[in-house]
Amino acid sequence: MRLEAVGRRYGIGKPWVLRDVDLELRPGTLVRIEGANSSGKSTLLRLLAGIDAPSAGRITGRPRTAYVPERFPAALPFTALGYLTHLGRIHGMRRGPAVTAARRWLERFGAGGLADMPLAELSKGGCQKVALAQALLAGPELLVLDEVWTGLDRRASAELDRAVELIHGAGGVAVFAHPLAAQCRYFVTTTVWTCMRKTR
Ligand SMILES: Nc1ncnc2c1ncn2[C@@H]1O[C@H](COP(=O)(O)OP(=O)(O)OP(=O)(O)O)[C@@H](O)[C@H]1O
Repeated sequence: MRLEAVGRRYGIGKPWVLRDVDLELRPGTLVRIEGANSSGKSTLLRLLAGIDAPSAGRITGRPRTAYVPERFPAALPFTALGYLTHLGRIHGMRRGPAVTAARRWLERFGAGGLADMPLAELSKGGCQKVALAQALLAGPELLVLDEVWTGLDRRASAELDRAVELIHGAGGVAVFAHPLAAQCRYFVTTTVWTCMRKTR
């Protein structure tokens, strides 16, 4: 996947949040995004995930992508299991395997007991686990994580580490913003902050 001269601003005449970002994500890469508050980390992650479009430049070669936002929009009329099953179906899974995979991911994050709870009633941590499960359900080639380790319990955090390592080992790409750089155990293979500094 390649970003060429990518820029993003939120309205014509508004200041550029990102400008002239060139980045190549090769298979088997882990990328940690660093940057000060409001430097544009989430903006860049949304562009990588494909849920937002650049105002300038171009992005090519996006693989099968999954995204976990900093805040999961939980006000949806589903139970956790119902939501995950629907997403599995959207990804082309049959209903039975989708239910099985959804339950398995909830269990792995220590959230098996949340399966039948309405999303709107989940705690912040519960929502985060459902958000991670939805991202990992269909085996993404590119996993985009926006500050998701913060607040995760030890078990879920270790499970997420394992999932990232598996994607990496299979030649996939994980890109994540991680505010606690000193605690981050991954090697930084590309630092995007150098690109971001161009925006100031
Ligand atoms: N949808 C939006 N509409 C208008 N401005 C936005 C929007 N999203 C982000 N911004 C602005 O873009 C700038 C960068 O925001 P962004 O959330 O990408 O930064 P960040 O580095 O992730 O910040 P933080 O570390 O605080 O999470 C900020 O000034 C923010 O107000």
